[in-house]
Amino acid sequence: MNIEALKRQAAARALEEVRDGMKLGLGTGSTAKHFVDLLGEKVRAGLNVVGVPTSEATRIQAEQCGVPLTTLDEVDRLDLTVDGADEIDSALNLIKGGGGALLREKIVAAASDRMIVIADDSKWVDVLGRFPLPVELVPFGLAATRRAMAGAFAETGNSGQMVLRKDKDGHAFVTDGGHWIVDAQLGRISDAPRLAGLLTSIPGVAEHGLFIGLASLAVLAGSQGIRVIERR
Ligand SMILES: O=C[C@H](O)[C@H](O)[C@H](O)COP(=O)(O)O
Repeated sequence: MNIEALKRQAAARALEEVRDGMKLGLGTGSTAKHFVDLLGEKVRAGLNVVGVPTSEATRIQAEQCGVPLTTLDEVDRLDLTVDGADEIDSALNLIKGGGGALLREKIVAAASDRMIVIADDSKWVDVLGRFPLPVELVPFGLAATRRAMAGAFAETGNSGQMVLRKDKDGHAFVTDGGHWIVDAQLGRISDAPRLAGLLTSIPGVAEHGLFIGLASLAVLAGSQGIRVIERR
């Protein structure tokens, strides 16, 4: 089975958790796109939900699919967020932000009672870090922020190159929030929860792609079928 079919299977399984009347966080990326697409089919068939998109790309897709949208200024809490990930470990800690949407994704996930992460099973890892860790930065003071990040890496026993993400024209990639992204090639991240805390405390870091303790359920689709894993 091809990888898009696996992503769609994971999205379809997550859709089974959606109930009428729910307020939903809508993730970003190629896997979340399947979820929004399938959700749109249900909405057109009469399901009553409202969504908060985690990126401009998802907002546009959801509007095209007919999913009613709201904002975190208009609703208090969300019932459920469904989103993809770049890596998932056995504690359901995640690396996210490969598509650059990590800041809004984390705000939305943190405002949700539950987060379900959906993926093909190639995203499942023993240790986070083979996928470069995206860190979203305020452009002002970039070099100082990078030095502080290097300090946080050293303090947690991590090291690796930091690469400013570029767009297809070779300019700095700009997020929906107007920030830049540095991808840290750490290989194997030691003590991800502590590193997450240290990165959060650096002035100039708008957000980082370590999602610690946010996902409550993972739905992984592979050639052997679907695995549903609950956070211990
Ligand atoms: O910024 C992007 C998001 O964190 C995505 O959820 C993540 O990159 C996974 O995307 P995909 O489902 O396309 O692999």
